Amino acid sequence: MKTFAYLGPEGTFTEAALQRVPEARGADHVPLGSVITALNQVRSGEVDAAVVPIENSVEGGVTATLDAIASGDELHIVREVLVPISFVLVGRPDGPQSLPELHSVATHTHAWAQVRIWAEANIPNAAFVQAASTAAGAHGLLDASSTYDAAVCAPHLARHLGLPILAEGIEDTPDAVTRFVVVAKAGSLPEPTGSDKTSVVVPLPEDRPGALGQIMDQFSTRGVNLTRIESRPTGESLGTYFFSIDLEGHLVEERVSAALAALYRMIPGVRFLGSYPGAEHHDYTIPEYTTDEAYQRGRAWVRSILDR
Ligand SMILES: O=C(O)C(=O)Cc1ccccc1
Repeated sequence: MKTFAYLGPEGTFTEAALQRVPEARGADHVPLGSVITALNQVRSGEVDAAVVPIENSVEGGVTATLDAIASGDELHIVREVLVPISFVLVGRPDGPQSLPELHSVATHTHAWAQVRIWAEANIPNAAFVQAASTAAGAHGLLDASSTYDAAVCAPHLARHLGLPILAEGIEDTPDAVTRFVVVAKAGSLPEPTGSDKTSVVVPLPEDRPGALGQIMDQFSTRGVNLTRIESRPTGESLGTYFFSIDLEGHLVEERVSAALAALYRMIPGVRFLGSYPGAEHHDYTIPEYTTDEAYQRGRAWVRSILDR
């Protein structure tokens, strides 16, 4: 039986993402305490795959995930999953129940970032207590050893744990969506579906004027559309960065493989993070001169000259 790890405990948004993964039906689901532990268990072979959050439509990239897959033994993203996010505020069964009485609220940093405006207006006396996940914060309310007054978590978990709901729909942005990815050991790629994404990590060469422009040119001249680009510090020294990039297309497509091969010639440290089906089926249009047939036509023409 396959084993899928996820950022736990039970009741996280990551677990909700895992429940939407078709390959994980009937598999063993293993809740773990952090994204890094989940990814390392994939690397060591303790689990077959891990589901981790990677990007939020409001807050942007989940840096712990972006950084953990950018280095260390190579991992591949094999699927992405979108989950709509809504939050409730829950209290201790035996604790303060009115908003002005709350002095501390535990949750995941990404959840707090998405309710910040609501919290400022409605619970200005409450300090943020960082929890490893929204569910870890909520479970803690049932534990006598924790001291905070409330937690921000998913509505279904609040109901499941029977915690008093002090406020509902507290997200600052309705319709927020988080993108999760299923990560496995680097291996054979999922088949192309015609609506795929490819992720790469590109270290930015230092002291090379125009380096970012040159990287972008490799994509634009081949009609490759980017869906996300983020810079992250490498952690080595101030001013050294890598770019985390998602693009439309699969490595089996000529324009994608040509762009990545050109990038590799420029920057051998480039890291391939997978080609996988996009969560939203989206028939992207590409310039006619970048189709596989166009590449083959170009090569056949050159060959006809060389073969004369
Ligand atoms: O803490 C959770 O429940 C998670 O799965 C991480 C997270 C937190 C906030 C929004 C989306 C995902």
